[in-house]
Amino acid sequence: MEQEVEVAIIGAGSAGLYALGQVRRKTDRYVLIDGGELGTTCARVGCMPSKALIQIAEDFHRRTIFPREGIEGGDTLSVEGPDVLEHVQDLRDIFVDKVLSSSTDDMGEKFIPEYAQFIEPGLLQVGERRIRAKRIVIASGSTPVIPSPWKQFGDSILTTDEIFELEKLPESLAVIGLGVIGLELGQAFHRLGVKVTGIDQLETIGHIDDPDINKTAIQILGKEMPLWLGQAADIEQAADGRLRVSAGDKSIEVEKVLVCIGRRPNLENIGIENAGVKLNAKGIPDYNPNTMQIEDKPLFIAGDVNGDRPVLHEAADEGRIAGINAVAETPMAFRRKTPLFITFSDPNLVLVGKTWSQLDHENTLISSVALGMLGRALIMGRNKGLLRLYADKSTGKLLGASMIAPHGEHLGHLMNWCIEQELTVLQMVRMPFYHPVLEEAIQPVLREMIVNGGFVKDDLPPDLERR
Ligand SMILES: Cc1cc2nc3c(=O)[nH]c(=O)nc-3n(C[C@H](O)[C@H](O)[C@H](O)COP(=O)(O)OP(=O)(O)OC[C@H]3O[C@@H](n4cnc5c(N)ncnc54)[C@H](O)[C@@H]3O)c2cc1C
Ligand SMILES: NC(=O)c1ccc[n+]([C@@H]2O[C@H](COP(=O)([O-])OP(=O)(O)OC[C@H]3O[C@@H](n4cnc5c(N)ncnc54)[C@H](O)[C@@H]3O)[C@@H](O)[C@H]2O)c1
Repeated sequence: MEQEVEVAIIGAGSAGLYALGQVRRKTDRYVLIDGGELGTTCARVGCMPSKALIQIAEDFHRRTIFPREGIEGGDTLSVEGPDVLEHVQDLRDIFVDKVLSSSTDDMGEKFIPEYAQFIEPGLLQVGERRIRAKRIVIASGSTPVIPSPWKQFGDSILTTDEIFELEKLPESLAVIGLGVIGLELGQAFHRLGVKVTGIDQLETIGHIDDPDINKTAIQILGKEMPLWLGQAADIEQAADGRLRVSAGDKSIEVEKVLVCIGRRPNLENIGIENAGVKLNAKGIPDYNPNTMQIEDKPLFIAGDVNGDRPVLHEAADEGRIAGINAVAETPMAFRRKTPLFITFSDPNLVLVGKTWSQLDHENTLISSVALGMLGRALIMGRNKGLLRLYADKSTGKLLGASMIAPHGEHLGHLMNWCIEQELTVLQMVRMPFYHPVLEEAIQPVLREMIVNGGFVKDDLPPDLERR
């Protein structure tokens, strides 16, 4: 059986569902295809269950500051692992149900619960049937990478596809890969009483390329749990079902290993080789990030599958752009937003706008502040971190920020929105800063940049603007 449609969307994850929202405004001749578990990676095994676990871990960790604040009895608190995991699963189920009830649940035959594979350009095999589509949106997401030799260790090896299904906390856990997932989940499990060892082949963690921020992050996070950096990890079977994990001359026996060494785009399983496109050196079709169109074909690629900005708000934007263009006469180009990446470790790691390695250092002003003496952070018992801003030397416009900071998620948004508005450091310092708030950390950095950049010519305070 062959069915003809205007648009086929491969993948009912976040990018696919956002594309669907745009496509269905213009045509009812579409299908959404997904043969995997529904509910989106974000809600099922990603953003949401990870943040639920982190919240519980932070709440429990807070007891370590109680004695300093004069609160007694903190040491009698304990974690009931199965209850913690059940609470995470309950929250996860709420988020998944919310997605399903507003998407695939009531789509009837327009939703096909099968995997799609290209047979030839424009033609998909979907279970028993064939779908011929004038335009196709590829939004098939990504899958955790596990090196083949590690697959023999079965259930002892976990990825984020399995870890939220656990019924009890492991006694010990090696976390291989200290990118975003490794730092977030490694710290959370450690704070819940699991003996965690973090390992990364690089000397940097969480994609932080600013050397001072990276050094500070390693110092702060490494005080809580051991971080083995600079050597790739290897795994061997040990006695009693345990695993021996080694990196360089270090080695440890653990109950479980969390492998978080990146995610691979789901392109092979959609038969991309039959889609009539060329793959670039990264194994991804060349596409325009402003239209999401692949070459000049009636094909659009959105979300984690293109490997570019694998975070939720970008998957949403890319899905919308792909959806709009899949039903447009000619593709429209959209401005992409200033990059923002947050690792929800405590303190948060945040990258905004241009990163260290993207800067033209000759023409960039760089100033930073250590957060040890920041009033509000001290009161919160969270006075650890380093915040650094980058601005253009000639115009004074903010270019980027990098930080390890308490509640850095909010400071990161603030800095991102300043870049979006093309604000200069002088305009920024003239905004109100309430007292005592974490945002006050930014003031001395801005003032230093204003002086170093020579942006005020008189001896009046730069914070005040003459009428
Ligand atoms: C542990 C973890 C924590 C995260 N935390 C955050 C966070 O805090 N903030 C943030 O912004 N981002 C976070 N992310 C990233 C975010 O979840 C992703 O960027 C986002 O979910 C990607 O959406 P997507 O639509 O591209 O992919 P997905 O939601 O994975 O959707 C892809 C869909 O395609 C389907 N599919 C695959 N192959 C086929 C095929 N051949 N035919 C049909 N269907 C197919 C799959 O079944 C799947 O349903 C996290 C990710 C992980 C793993
Ligand atoms: N807060 C968020 O926005 C959030 C949270 C979690 C995940 N995510 C998304 O999920 C994606 C995948 O996350 P991830 O943490 O799996 O990947 P990642 O790319 O962030 O980090 C992988 C790390 O593994 C290391 N590595 C690779 N092979 C290794 C080996 N053999 N031994 C030791 N280290 C090794 C790499 O050096 C790298 O630091 C991220 O790109 C991110 O966008 C986002």
